[in-house]
Formats: sequence, C-alpha cells, structure tokens
Amino acid sequence: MRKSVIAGNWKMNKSPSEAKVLVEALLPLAKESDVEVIIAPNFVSLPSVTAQVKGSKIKVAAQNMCAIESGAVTGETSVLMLKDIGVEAVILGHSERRQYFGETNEIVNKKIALALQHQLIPIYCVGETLEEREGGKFLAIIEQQVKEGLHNISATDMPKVIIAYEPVWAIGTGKVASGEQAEEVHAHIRRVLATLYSQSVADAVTIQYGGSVNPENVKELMAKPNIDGALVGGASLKADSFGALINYNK
Ligand SMILES: O=C[C@H](O)COP(=O)(O)O
Repeated sequence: MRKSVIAGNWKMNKSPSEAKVLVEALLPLAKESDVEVIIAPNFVSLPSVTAQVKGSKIKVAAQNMCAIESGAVTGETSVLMLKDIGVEAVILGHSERRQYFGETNEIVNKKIALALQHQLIPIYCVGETLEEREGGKFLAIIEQQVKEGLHNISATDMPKVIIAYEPVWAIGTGKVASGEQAEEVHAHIRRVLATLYSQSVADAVTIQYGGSVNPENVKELMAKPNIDGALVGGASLKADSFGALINYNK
C-alpha cells in the first residue's frame, strides 16, 4: 500500500525567524495527522528547521539541489550538505525551476539519481502549461517528462520517488484542476510507470497533485484512486490551512 504524503513548498517565503514561528504552530497539528508530512523551507532556514522538527513526524525537504556532489559551482547546494543537516527529501524539476532557471528533464534526471544515491527522497515535479493543455498534447508531454526524468532509475529505487503532478496553469492561480482532470493525468502517469517498470512498481509510487490545493478542495482530490497526496504552495504558508490539509480526513 503506497503512502499518502502532503508536502508544503514554501518557495521564497518565510525568513528563518518566521519559519520558526510557523513550525512551532505546525508541530502539534502534524502530530495528529495520519499522512506523511513534509515541509520545504528556503535554504537559509533548512538548518534551523531540521533542528526544530527533530524527533517529530515532520520531514524536511529542500526546494532544489545541485546535479553534482561538490566542486566549483558558485551559488549551488550539494546533496552532501543537505544530508549533513538532516534534510530527508528534495523537490526537483519544479515548473518554476524549469521556467526561470532552464532546468530540463535531463538535468533533473541527474539530480534524481544523485538524490537516490544519497537516500534523499526525490519529489519529481511534472506538469503541462496552459498552452500544452489546450493544444491537447498534455498527456504526451507529461509522459515524456516521466520517461526522461526517470531515465535509468532502477525498479528498486522507483518506489522511493514521489511524483508530483503540477499543471502549470493551476499553480498559484486559484484554478485547481478538477478531481477528474487530475485523476486522468495521475492514472496516465501510473500506466507509464507500469510500462517502464511493472504494475507492482507503478502501484507503489506515491503521486501527489499540486496546484491551488486548499482545505476546501483537498477532499475531492484525495478521494481519487490515483491521487496519493498534495504538494501545496500558498496554503502551506499558514498553520491553520496547512494543519487543515494534513488533517483533511478527520
Ligand atoms: O509546489 C507547489 C506548487 O507550485 C503549488 O503552488 P500553489 O499551491 O500555491 O498553487
């Protein structure tokens, strides 16, 4: 049985002192939750947040990492540094990284492999733009992102990967995909995984939905058979809304 995972991507929000206040409020709410809870603060807050959540059920993710372990790469952060401070997961291939920093499926594939090599959970983001959806080719685009991003990832490692389907047109826009729209893509991703690996590997992979998820729409999404969690942006920045999300089933 695959696990349900709800993750909060704080993006470039919350200073370390603001992060401390938010985590303080989240700790008791996460204790009541029966899904896996991940928060992804900005890099400068990672050391203090990992220390603050130690021993709790909250896991900490980074929002990116370098495709190589170490070296002369100004401004980048190594998987070894993330591991050293207790980070357990990393968001990779987010559409904002693809759009503003030119990340490609090939680069993200290297990062996913490196994360797995160091026992960091990769949260691999895929999703189509509005133009791609309206052009009707969105399933093919997502299939390509899945195949190229997961190139050479073994069947043994694959169940450790979380895939996040985030339609770009739904991110930060308030336009959530309907349960049916999201389920269609999630089922397709699982079919692609079954073809690449096997049905049992495909069945073991957690696939999150992301894009304007909030406490009002989470139940409809989570009720779908292939939706196993959420990657939440805006609604993860407040304790009451993220607390409601991680306890959506209460
Ligand atoms: O990583 C999270 C997503 O980009 C979703 O952001 P949002 O919930 O603000 O739409």
